[in-house]
Amino acid sequence: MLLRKASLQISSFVSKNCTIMSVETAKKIAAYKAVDTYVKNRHVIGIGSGSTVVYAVERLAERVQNENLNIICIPTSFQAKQLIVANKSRFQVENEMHLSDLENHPEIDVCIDGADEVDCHLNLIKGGGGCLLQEKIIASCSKQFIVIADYRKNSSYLGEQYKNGIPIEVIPMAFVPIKNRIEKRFGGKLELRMAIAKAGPVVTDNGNFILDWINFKHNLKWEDINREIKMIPGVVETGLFIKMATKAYFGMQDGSVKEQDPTLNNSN
Ligand SMILES: O=C(CO)[C@H](O)[C@H](O)COP(=O)(O)O
Repeated sequence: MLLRKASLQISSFVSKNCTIMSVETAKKIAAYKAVDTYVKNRHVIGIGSGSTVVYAVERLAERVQNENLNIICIPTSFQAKQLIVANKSRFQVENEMHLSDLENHPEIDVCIDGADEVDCHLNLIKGGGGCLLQEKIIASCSKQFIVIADYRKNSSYLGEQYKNGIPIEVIPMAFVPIKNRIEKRFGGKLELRMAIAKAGPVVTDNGNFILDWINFKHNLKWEDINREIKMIPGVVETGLFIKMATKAYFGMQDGSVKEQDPTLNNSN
């Protein structure tokens, strides 16, 4: 389905004085900018998950084909693995675009991934697609972690625009005590993420459940909170990516790509 999305006709429309890009076009221009800027021949590349990454893998395969690059791709999910396999075949780069893993390539040059929300310090909420654990592992093994997103993800603080909550991956047997502890300690509400085309909860690529923490307070000390939540037995990982990103590219409605750097501390 995500692949089909990538091949959708990219649309834009012209209002009185300016061109308004569609969300899909915004994702695409951010993804292309990141791949064109950061990917070099012989790089080991972490491939994130989600609908924006679809465009990044497409561009990656296109560059491998056009520029005779030789690269190694490390997926962050089942979806990412499928994307790599599909684009190797689509661009006929079977021998130049290699699928690998952390056992063979524990050091990654650059990881390119989407985000659900990015704050002005480049802290992220990730895991809207349920792939946060492998995404965080791969990002942590990468020299550079580049975020690609459309303009809707560009916020001043976490929770400003993204209302689906902070995902927390948990061991299934512990979801009730973890939910109760976090609600009591920090407030807000944790909801067990339910599947859509299956009865019962979402089960991650790692066989775990996801609790989505909604209605949390704003401007919390995310580094401390992340550390404290991770200490709760049964918590596998959180969707809080704090001080991890090197750079974010946002595709904007006017067709430009906005760059955000952690050192700039830009706010909107
Ligand atoms: O963290 C993720 C998946 O676990 C994705 O990167 C995040 O949900 C953004 O996805 P999209 O590019 O579809 O907006």
